[in-house]
Amino acid sequence: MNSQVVTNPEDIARLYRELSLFPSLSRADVGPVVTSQYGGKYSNIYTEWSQRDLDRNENVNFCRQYIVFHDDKSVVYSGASGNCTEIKGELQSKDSPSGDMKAVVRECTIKGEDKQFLEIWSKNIKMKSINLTALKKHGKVYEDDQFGCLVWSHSETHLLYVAERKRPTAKSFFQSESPELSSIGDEEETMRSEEKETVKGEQFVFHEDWGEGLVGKSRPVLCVLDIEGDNVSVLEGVPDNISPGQAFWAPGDTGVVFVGWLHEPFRCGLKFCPNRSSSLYYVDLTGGKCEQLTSGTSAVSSPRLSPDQCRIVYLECAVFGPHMQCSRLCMFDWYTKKTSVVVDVVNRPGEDGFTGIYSSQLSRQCWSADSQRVIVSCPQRSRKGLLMVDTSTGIVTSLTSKSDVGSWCLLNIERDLMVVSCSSPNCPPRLRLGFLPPRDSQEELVWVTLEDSQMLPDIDWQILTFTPPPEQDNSEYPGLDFEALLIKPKEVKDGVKLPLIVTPHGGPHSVFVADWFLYSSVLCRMGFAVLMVNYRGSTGYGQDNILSLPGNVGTQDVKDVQFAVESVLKGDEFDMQKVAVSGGSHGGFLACHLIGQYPGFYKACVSRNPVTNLASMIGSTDIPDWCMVEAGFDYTTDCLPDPAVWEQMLNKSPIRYVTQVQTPVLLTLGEDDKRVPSKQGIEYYRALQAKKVPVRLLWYPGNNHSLSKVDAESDGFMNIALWIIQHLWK
Ligand SMILES: CC(=O)N[C@@H](C)C(=O)N[C@@H](C)C(=O)O
Repeated sequence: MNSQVVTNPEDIARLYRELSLFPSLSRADVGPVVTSQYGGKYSNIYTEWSQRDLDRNENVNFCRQYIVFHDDKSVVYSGASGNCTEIKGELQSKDSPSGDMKAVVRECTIKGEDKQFLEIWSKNIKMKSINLTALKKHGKVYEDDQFGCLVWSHSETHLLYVAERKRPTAKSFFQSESPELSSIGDEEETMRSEEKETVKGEQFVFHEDWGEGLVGKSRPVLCVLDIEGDNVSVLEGVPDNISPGQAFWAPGDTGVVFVGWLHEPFRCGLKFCPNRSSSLYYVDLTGGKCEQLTSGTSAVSSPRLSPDQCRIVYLECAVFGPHMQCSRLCMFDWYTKKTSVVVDVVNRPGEDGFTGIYSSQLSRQCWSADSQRVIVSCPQRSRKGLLMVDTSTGIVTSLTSKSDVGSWCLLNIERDLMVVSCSSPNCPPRLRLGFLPPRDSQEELVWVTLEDSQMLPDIDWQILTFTPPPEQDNSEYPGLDFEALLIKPKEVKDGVKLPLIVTPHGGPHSVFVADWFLYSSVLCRMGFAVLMVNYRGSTGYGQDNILSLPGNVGTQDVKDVQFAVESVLKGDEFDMQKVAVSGGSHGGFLACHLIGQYPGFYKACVSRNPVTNLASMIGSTDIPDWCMVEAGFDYTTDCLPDPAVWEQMLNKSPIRYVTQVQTPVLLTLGEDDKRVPSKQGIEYYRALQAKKVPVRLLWYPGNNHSLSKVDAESDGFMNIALWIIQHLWK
């Protein structure tokens, strides 16, 4: 049979190199309004991007600024001001509200030692450079999205950030003491006091951290720099049983509002799991009194203060249960202290098409200038759109429903000027701007492109909808449908049938939105079609859809994927003899299930850090609750191993079907994966070796669950492509 697939490794590497050049947007800040000498108003837009540098083997971050002339309702003129500049050593940075100053947390190596500095810049001068490492008030500054922040007080006199709590230096009982010092100078005095702070016998004490992607982050503390006095203080009053983060200054700078995650009796991994017991807190700066603002019976995240400083919106979901659920958008009134639900959980989407809020993170700024509306970007079925929520009525309006673009992401909104990144499977990220029309106005939203990107006209994509056959309907949650994204070459030569790569997502409660995907676009350029399946249980389709899966993993999700594949193969575009399956994590669980439950159907399988045995994973993962919940059981932190539960976990796992596997398997494992420890993949690897099924294992040191370091990602791609080619054309 004819084929149009690129099989030469050099050509594949060239395609990968070409498409990996497209950068992604990570941040946009809108500066203050400036009036020019001719009366025109303009603002500066600062953007940060990230791009793979294959030659340097790292992701490079760079910034670019733009100037936008506007009349407060529309963009009059916009353009880039200058070229891109690479950002080096900056962990965090933030302009002050007036735009007069900039704060930077910088990490650098001096004489072989890592140091962290907090810098204050004003105009063209670095006014201060405070050596945080030397101050020893706390450990390393947090730069992550989960806890980290760098926030100017409204008065611009103080900065708030999060760092690891200071730990006394631990030393051995057998380490010799420094000799007695007779007359002591400053340096000796410091050594003396440091010595006093050392503890013996604590060198090897285990410090639990917050798991995958947050390794080493254990006891965060809130820190404040008094800029004038050069003084850093660690805030007191935060309860001992919580880890604070996502902090900001309360109205009037009287204190700090933050999210506190309960870390007792132990920490469960937070990445992809916003369902962890947490509350909003307020700590008063003068008395150190700490007040809990929310009930403490739920999981909260992303508090955002309105421009009039009267209300805080935040996201809320249930504790435990599915790791990602439909969120509530809640609002706390600062003055009445009342909490209200603005947008509730959507169990089944209604006529208006709104499917609920699926996000664990609101954009840095999300409020309209009138403090009445909130903009949320989140999946709605297989697209990601921008939703406008009226906080007084709870009415949700889509700002992007009429667009063909697959994915819209709000980077920022300031004085109603929205800065967004938008992309599709055939279009890498673009930077756009648009003014949010006033409330109740009929004005159309007009988008202006600030930074365009090259469209790839040879890539075709569509969203397919599937209704499971009656025997696969879920009796508890009947009538649910699901979708898949089909990405394929636009031009197919006469007589050519496309090979198909089936990709179920991980989670399982996540979703593929019609975004730009590097792997899929290169595979498509090589001549493959890629089917990315959003089986029932995915986010973006209503809470019932999510709830339909726990207890049914290994059956409902597996059958949905197989149904989607067989439905697609009914057309005559695809080569039934050339179907491969590839997935990561829970997607790897599904890939392994599919080759076990449909022996010989898939001619090649690729599995990244797959879950292969829920029963053996529960004792080693950072999210033990996940194993029980997905197997259909409630989880409590004090539950003990129960043979009946373990039996179910084993029975729902791919390892149960390994004796039926005929498909050659490529396993890609990250040595430092805390989520699905590499032993899961190794367990499966050994079972396949014992059964003499062709298997190859790639081991990536220094990589965690995502295998996203530049060399692991590019090497992984080449090996995946070549494995599939090798076994599809055997
Ligand atoms: C909640 C979670 O991390 N589940 C994993 C088993 C998983 O499937 N992760 C996905 C999101 C991944 O692609 O890594």
